Amino acid sequence: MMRKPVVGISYKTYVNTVDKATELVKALAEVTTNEKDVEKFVFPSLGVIYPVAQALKGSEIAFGAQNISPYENGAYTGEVSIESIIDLGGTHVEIGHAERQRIFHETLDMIHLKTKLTLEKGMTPVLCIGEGVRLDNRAERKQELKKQILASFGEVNEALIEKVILAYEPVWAIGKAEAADAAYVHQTHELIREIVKESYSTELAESVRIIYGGSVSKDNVYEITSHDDVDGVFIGRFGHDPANYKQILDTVKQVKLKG
Ligand SMILES: O=C[C@H](O)COP(=O)(O)O
Repeated sequence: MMRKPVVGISYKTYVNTVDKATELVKALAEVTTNEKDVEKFVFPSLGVIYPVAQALKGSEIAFGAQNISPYENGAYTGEVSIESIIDLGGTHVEIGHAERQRIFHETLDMIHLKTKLTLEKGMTPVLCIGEGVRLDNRAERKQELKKQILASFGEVNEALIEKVILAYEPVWAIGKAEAADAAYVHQTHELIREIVKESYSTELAESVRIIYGGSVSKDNVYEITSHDDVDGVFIGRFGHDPANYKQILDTVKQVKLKG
């Protein structure tokens, strides 16, 4: 089955002013004019999501939130509601990033509620999964990822899950000079597809997009994406420069759409 390749980028909390954030996304929009073959999304720093939404209007780049409240609305001081993201025209929601789990103590229960809410609202969750330390033992790695996947979806209906993008981010490879080595990434993507097949269905396993994140750069993206089970990448720091972003995007197109 042909799965649409994906290139996402998160600005985490690196680019936080209106001028800088809009300048950056406009530059990304410029280098992706008329590019329709790859699904592209940006997660701006939450405080500048409104101007970024405005700046991306009419572009080929989707946007969304790096995090949302697990509850739609109500007495939840300090949270950002999915209602606002929808109202702004957002389509994607990042859920369960390693930094949210480690620094902000986000639990699998929270991740489940956010995933469920996002799917019920018809949006695309970019659900982050990944082991904390390198696990060379295949079975151990599979067990850990399976636990995270099953807990995140819980009782959510398989028909809804189809929309998800699974972002495999080995925690030990985030924010580093180098990504996880390609062989390890490829093997893990195979494992994740196996988990989806065994836990849900062959159909879902064949249609779900699984992307890799963790120190992706223009130099390692070719090798990382050179495997059928890798549907794209989730970029952090090395995509801040629009020229690098463009090179990463072009490489993904070259690798994934060559046929
Ligand atoms: O959200 C993106 C990932 O955490 C990767 O970030 P990084 O490329 O800066 O390691």
